[in-house]
Amino acid sequence: MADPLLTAKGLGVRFGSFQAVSDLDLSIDHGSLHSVIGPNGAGKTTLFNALSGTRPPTQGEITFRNRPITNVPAHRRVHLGLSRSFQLTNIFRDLPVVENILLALQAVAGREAWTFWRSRDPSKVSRQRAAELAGQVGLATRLEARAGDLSHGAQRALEIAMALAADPMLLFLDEPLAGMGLDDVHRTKLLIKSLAPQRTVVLIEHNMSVVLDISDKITVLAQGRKIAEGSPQQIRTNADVKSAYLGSAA
Ligand SMILES: Nc1ncnc2c1ncn2[C@@H]1O[C@H](COP(=O)(O)OP(=O)(O)OP(=O)(O)O)[C@@H](O)[C@H]1O
Repeated sequence: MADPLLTAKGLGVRFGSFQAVSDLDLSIDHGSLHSVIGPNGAGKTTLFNALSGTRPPTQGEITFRNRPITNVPAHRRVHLGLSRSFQLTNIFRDLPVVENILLALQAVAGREAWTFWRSRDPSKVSRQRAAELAGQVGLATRLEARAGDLSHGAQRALEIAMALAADPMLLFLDEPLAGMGLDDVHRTKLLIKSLAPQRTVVLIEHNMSVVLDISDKITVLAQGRKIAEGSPQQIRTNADVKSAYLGSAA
């Protein structure tokens, strides 16, 4: 069997005396759609921050493509092939969709690629790429629309296009369905599903029916620890998962 794309071993994140993530082992397979779920405050976002490099872990190790990346900063992880969806705050609401994607392409490309593009008509090459990315997330006909005029769902799709600008092997999506209406949920669900297996996707999401529908594997956290892991079918029937969610509802 191929080595996992990303692993975490004994991962811990502490805020002062509070242990938000404890002794977590995680293994993300190539081309999989792997979801991380858990009640509020379980440590999902903290785990994402550690894996994507925005908050270094206080314990443990992370490898990506068999290379240690535990202390590699977020911007360098992007160049290794890890990307995280931009939050809505990263969208320039007054700019057209295409300009937003161009900025994301520019941010990732850095000097080297701009030199390359300069030699072959930069605006044309990058506009073409931006249009392709917009097409992938269902925004092909909205290229010139002001980003702030898009529906909430379309704005989240734009975020995904901007994250795809880095051409990542592994894409972290943090609650991409939050605040969406039913139609947008359905469209975005299909979009997320279409990203794998060409890319590996790690998803945090509270919409359980979508998670159970599209995931290859699900890891369940509660109080910073992994309490279950398996296929949607295994998670659906897991007694520890049920009691963690019932406990949080209570
Ligand atoms: N910067 C911080 N300083 C102190 N405590 C923090 C910090 N960030 C998160 N926490 C705490 O760590 C715990 C885990 O938070 P985290 O946001 O990772 O949970 P989550 O599973 O993503 O929750 P939700 O589903 O509500 O987004 C929470 O108790 C939270 O209050």
